[in-house]
Amino acid sequence: DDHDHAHGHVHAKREFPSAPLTRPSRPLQWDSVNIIHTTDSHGWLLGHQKPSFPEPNYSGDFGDFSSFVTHMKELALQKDVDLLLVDSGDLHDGTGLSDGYPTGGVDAHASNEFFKQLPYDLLAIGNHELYIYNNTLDMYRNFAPRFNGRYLSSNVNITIDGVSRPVGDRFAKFKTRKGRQVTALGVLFDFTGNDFNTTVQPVEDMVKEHWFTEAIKDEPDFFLLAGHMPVSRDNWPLIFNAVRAVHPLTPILILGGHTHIRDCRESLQLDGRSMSLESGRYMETVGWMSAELPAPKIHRRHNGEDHDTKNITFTRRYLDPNRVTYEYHTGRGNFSFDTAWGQSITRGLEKLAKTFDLSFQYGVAPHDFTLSQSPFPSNNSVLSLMAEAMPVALTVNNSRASIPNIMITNSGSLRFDIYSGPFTKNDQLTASPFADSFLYIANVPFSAASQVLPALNNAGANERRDIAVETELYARGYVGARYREWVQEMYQRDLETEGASARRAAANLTLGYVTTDSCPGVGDDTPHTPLAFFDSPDFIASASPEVTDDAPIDLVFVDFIESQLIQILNQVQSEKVFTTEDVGTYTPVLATEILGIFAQQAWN
Ligand SMILES: O=c1ccn([C@@H]2O[C@H](COP(=O)(O)O)[C@@H](O)[C@H]2O)c(=O)[nH]1
Repeated sequence: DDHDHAHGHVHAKREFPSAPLTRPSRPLQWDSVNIIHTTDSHGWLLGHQKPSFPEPNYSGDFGDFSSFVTHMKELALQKDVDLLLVDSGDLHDGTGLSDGYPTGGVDAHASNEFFKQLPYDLLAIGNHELYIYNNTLDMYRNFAPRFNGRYLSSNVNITIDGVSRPVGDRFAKFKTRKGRQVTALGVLFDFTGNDFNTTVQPVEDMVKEHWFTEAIKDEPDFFLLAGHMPVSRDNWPLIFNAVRAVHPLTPILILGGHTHIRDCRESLQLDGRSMSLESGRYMETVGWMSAELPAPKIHRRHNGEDHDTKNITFTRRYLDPNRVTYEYHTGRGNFSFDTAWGQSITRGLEKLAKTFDLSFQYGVAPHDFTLSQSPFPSNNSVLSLMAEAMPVALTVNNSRASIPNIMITNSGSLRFDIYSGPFTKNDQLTASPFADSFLYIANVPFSAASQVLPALNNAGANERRDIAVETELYARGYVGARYREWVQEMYQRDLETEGASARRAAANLTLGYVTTDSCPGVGDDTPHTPLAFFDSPDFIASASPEVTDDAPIDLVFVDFIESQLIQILNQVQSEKVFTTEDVGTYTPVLATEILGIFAQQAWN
C-alpha cells in the first residue's frame, strides 16, 4: 500500500540503505497489551550509517522510528488493543549527536529534544545520565517535565540548592487507552559511579521505603517495571518479590537495560504471570513484548467475572531497526511509510549533525578496526589503534613529551568499531565518546609502572576476578564483559552446531545478532549469521619505553580509572604509598580527541 492514509498526501520516497536488507521472518504477535521498547540508545538517533554489515541492519533513524510508532499506534487502534512505548535509559554518551556539542553545551541536551518528540508512555533513568552533574540537572530541568510524571527515577535523586529530590518521579499510576490501571516504576541498578550531588539508593533499600509500600499497595491491572537494570543476574527479583508479597497474581511486565544485550526471562519466579525483556543497545534493537492480559478489573467486576489466575501468554521479539523491518510490520511501502512528523525529526537530526559539524573529516581510515571481530593485539583492533594513538595525541604541545611514559586506558572507554573510509568527527565520537581527562604520576620507577597493566587486567580478567572486585567494578558500571560474553556465546554456539554454517550459507544470511535467551521460540525478528568474536583485556596500554628498571617514568592514565590505578600501583610496589596528591593533569587533550588527532597525522 503506497498511499499515505495517515496524512492524505504522498511523501517523497526515502532512499533505502545502501545494502539490501533481509525482511523479518514473520509478523509480530499482537495481544491485548503490547509494548515497543528501546534502551541504551546512547545518542544513536541518526541510525547506523556505514555500508558494511551488520550496520545496515540498524540503519533506521529516529524519524523512521517515529513513523513506525505512529503506524503501530494506528494498528493498535484498529485491533482495539493497548500499545505502550517504553524506554529504559542511557540517552547520553555515544555519538556526535549527543556528544559533539560546542564548548559550554550540555551532553545530549540537543539530541534529547528529539527523544522528547516521541509519545513515550514511560521512561527510566540510566547510569549515563549520572556521570556528570550538569547532565543530570538537564534531565531534571529540561527532560523530565516534558513527560508529565512518566520519566521515572525511583531510586535516583539530584541535590539542588542543598535539597535532594528525585530527578524524575518515583512512580507513576496511569490508565491505558483500554482502561487498564497501571502502576509503574523506573529503577536504576546499584550504581556507584555517579557524580557528586546525585544519589542512587540501593534497590534493597528502595523496596523498604514508605513511598514504595504505598505505591504498590492498591492492585492495578498490571505492574509496569521499567528500569536501567539487566533482566538477568541483577536485582529485579527484589522488586518482583516485594510486589508479589502483596499481589500474588497481578501481572508484572519488566523492561530492563544496561548490559546492551537482547535478553528475556519468561518469569522471574516461575509464576507464569510475569515477563522481562531487555532490548540491546545503540538503536540496534527495538524490543517487542505482547501479553494476553485479561480485560481491566473494573470491567470484569462489572461483568461479575472471577479473579484471573491462569498463566499469561507472553511473546517477545527483537527487531532490527531499519525501514524494511518497520515497513514490513506496519504493512506500509516506501512511499507510504514516512509521516510528516517522522520526516521532520529526520530533517532536524540532519540539521543538528550539520550544526555540530559531524562530517568534519580527520582522515581516511585505511581499513576496518573492530572491538571484538579481530584479535587483540592486531592491526585491525580498535584497542590496538588506541594504544598506538595515545602516545601521538597526548604528547602534542606537551612539555613532558620527552619523558618516557606508559599510557593506560580502560577498554570500555572504546565503544564502537571504526570502518574503512572517511573518519569523521561523528566516527571519532562513536568510537570514543567519553570526554575524560588524562592524568599522570611522575617519577614512577619503570619496574613498578610496567606491572600496573598486567595487574589491572588480572584484577579485571573474567576467570581470575575475585567476587569483591567483580562486584565493585559492576557497581561502577563496568558491564562490557557481559556484552562480550553474550556475543562470544552466539559465535561459539554457531561454531559448535553441526551444519549451522552450511545452513547459513544456503539461506544467504547477513551478519547480525543471533540471540538465545530464556524465553520460548526464536526471539530475533530477522535471522542472521553471528559475528566473529575475539576476547580482549579490560585495560590497554601504549608500548613500554626501552629504559632500565629503575628509570623514573610518567605513568599516564585516563581519569575514569584513577582510584583503581592508584590502588594497583600501591600493590605492585612498596617503596612509596601513592595518593591522589601525586596525580596531575597530563594534557588538556581529552579522550574524545585522541583518535582525531592521530588520524590527522597518520591517515591524511
Ligand atoms: O567516563 C566514562 C564513563 C563510562 N565509561 C565506560 O562506560 C561503561 C558503562 O557504560 P554502560 O553503557 O552503562 O555499560 C563503563 O564500564 C566504562 O567502561 C568510561 O570508560 N568512561
